[in-house]
Amino acid sequence: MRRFFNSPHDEKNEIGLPSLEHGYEPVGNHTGVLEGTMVVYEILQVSRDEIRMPNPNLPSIVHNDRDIKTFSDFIGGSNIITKTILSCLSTAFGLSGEARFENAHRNEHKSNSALAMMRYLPGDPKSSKEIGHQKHTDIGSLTLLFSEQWGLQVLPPGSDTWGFVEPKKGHAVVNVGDSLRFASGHKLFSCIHQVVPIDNVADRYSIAFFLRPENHAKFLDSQGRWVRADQWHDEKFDVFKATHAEQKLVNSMLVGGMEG
Ligand SMILES: O=C(O)CCC(=O)C(=O)O
Ligand SMILES: [Fe+2]
Repeated sequence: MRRFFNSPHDEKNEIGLPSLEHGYEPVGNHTGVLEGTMVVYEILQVSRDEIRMPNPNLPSIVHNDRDIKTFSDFIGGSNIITKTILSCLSTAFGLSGEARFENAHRNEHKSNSALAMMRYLPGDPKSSKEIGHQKHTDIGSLTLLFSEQWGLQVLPPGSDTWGFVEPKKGHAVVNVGDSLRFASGHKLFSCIHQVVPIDNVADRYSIAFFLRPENHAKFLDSQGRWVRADQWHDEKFDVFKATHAEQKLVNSMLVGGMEG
């Protein structure tokens, strides 16, 4: 990751962002935590569908057998872990057959599932206008999140106080996202979270695997509409990119209909 992010901009940006869940995005593409700010993270995403291609479209700096195997193994392993969790949840919900959550996440069906590698630039929350990762819920079903550094905060349901999530070696954070909330008939809660700068010296690195449903899966969203999984994904990405003023109008979408 360090090797990639420390490379020159043009090399990182060689393929740009061919789709919302695959490619490179430089700092400043999304709205930040404070009013009028933009986030200061850059992100390399590798889509689960793309990495299965014989010659995946990747920037040359990571287009080699070793890096492709690392991405592929990580995505494959994370896919198994998140689908195993889904299967346990289906059993806990007493679901059977097609209604089981994992059955809307079949491997051979196209989805927006992706690996995301993020680097946050350091920033002082008191003086910097460009900090963190705005409050949101994740789009997909489950997120497997790894970071060895502080910065992630969650807003527990019904609470107005943010709490830090302690980074623990050998542990991952698992977030429920909007798609699983909707698929569970809104019984599971999407986790409202954000990232704030902790110190103004070190870069912060995090890695996420976003398990998202098959593109054709349908569910009742927070506004009572029947939406396809890929439609919810694309619409919510537009919200991530909106300005704070615009976001107020669509705030409920940003947090998947959860209050906060
Ligand atoms: O960097 C993190 O710890 C969280 C990132 C995140 O919430 C996201 O990419 O959806
Ligand atoms: Fe997130």
